[in-house]
Amino acid sequence: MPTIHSASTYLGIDNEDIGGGHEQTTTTRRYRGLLFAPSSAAVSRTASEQKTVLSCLDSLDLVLFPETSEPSSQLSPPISSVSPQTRIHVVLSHLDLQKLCSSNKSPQERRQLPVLPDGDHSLLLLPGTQAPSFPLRPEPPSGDLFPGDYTKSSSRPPGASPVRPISSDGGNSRPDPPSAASRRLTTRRQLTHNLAPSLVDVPACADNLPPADPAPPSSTLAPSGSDQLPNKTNGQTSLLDVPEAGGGETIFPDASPETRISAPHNGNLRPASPLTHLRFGVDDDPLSPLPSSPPRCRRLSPHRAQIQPSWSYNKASPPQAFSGPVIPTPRALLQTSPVPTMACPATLFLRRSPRRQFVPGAPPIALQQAVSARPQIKFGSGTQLLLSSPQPESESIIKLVSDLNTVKLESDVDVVVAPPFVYLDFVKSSLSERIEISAQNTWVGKGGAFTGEISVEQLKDIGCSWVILGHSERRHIIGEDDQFIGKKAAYALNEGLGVIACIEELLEEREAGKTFDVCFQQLKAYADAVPGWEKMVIAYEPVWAIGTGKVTTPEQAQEVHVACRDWLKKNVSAEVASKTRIIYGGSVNGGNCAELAKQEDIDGFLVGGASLKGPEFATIINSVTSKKVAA
Ligand SMILES: O=C[C@H](O)COP(=O)(O)O
Repeated sequence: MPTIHSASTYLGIDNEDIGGGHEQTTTTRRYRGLLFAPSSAAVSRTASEQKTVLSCLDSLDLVLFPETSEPSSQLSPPISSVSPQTRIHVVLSHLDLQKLCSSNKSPQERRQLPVLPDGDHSLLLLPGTQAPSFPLRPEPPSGDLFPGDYTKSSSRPPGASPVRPISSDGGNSRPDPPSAASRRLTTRRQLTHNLAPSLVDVPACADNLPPADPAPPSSTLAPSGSDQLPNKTNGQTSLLDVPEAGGGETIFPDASPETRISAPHNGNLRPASPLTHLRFGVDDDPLSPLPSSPPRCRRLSPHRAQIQPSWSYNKASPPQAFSGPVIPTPRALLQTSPVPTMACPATLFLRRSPRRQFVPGAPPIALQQAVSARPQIKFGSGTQLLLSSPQPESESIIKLVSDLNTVKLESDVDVVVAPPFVYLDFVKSSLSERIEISAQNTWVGKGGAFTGEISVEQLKDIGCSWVILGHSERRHIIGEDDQFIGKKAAYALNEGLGVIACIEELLEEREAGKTFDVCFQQLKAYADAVPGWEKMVIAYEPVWAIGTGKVTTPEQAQEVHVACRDWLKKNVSAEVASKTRIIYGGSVNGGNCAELAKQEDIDGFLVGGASLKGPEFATIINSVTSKKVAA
């Protein structure tokens, strides 16, 4: 039994889903159809932009072009450019088409809209829309046009009679009055796919929609019921009537994929029936769950959602909701509303192409990794620590983990990887146990109701053994101060985590000769707060060297490292000064790591970008040298 989707699942709205930039492919990921808003459909796009949009459209089952206040020939990209595989529904108003056909455009332009690519296409007319009463081409091929069908009749049912164009002057004269036949837009095709179209009213959302314009003078209306559609069967295509008035629900238990439902229409301006919503869809498709917050979509229930129209109609036809709840039954459901405020679809003609599989791609990965070297206790003073913390955009987390697992690590090197929170668990479970994991931040105290924060307890719960604190981005972008960071370090250490405690000076501070003062002040904040130094690693990362390619010279780095060690000796203890690993971070790479590692007080690295390249990262890891601990 076919599964059924709601229209809101099926359709994206272009403004949100194909607008540009990184969102350009959202439609193809989340939806199978796309509704072009006039503001976007009529916009001028560069050739490159059109190419991108077309590549998105090509993967869709359905594209809806709306009516616009501008000549639809300005639709961009041109409809004729869309792949024949894409089911195209053209939503155009009578006025729009009239304007198009009567304007002084080249024959090619005039043909643009009616001439769709070969293939199965269909026509969807929405409120304010009706079949044109004039030919769509100056010289339509005889027998090749049907009322309301703007496409070539490539699949006309056997026995169906071609309809003679009402006007044959190319639409340059005043069009003849629309005929009942043209308004009915009876289907001329056999629907072949498994979509059971339906019309459903949702009175609850009527108050969410703009009020209708006053009813037009009766003289402008066709006689009520003049285009009532009788129940009838045309080959395998059923045609069902919508009750003209009143609320309630009409169920068509025999509706099938070949069913077509049409609402009564009161002439060419306003439907008689106060249908407010148009719905169709298929349900229970695990591949396409209802979006939690579809663009401009209002969730009515777990299986019902409503999309507000993003196009506008002429004043005589107020906007209506175009919504798509799930109809989890094979029967079509039609309901009219007692609220006579909304225009209704004149005709709904839906089809569905074979389902495409939605295969979510691997998410973009931002993995921060840290590697540290194991303290060399046997040397008495020498420890190594190698840390890396990049934020890659393009590397896959799987590849990164795989690369790390293949790096041959020397036995005296501690390696710590610090991915973003959301990847911690995966990385922990994927990495060799030889490599530890670190968080990039943590909450300042015991966990509780601190929405959005990650507690030390939670980190420990997933096997995280380190946390980076005081990174320059936390200080200078997020605004954490020395004392706050010190408290974090204290809590993490008390709970058994290791702390990679960053210290760093800004460029202006270095240029003002304040490097030592800034670093000592930050060291003091740690020293004032932490209960011990056994699991503390100091990471000196001059802000001006992070991610800039401006690495400090080995001598500059050594100068700060030895000064910090001296500060620890004077202000904490000689033992702490000797045993505490002080690592360097800031544009470390495979080319400069060896010289930096030779410095007596550089015990390892905190590596960003270079750690994303497996071989280079291995070089950095193995460049770290053990240092002796003072007796
Ligand atoms: O978090 C990363 C470190 O701050 C260093 O980054 P980097 O090696 O890209 O300069």
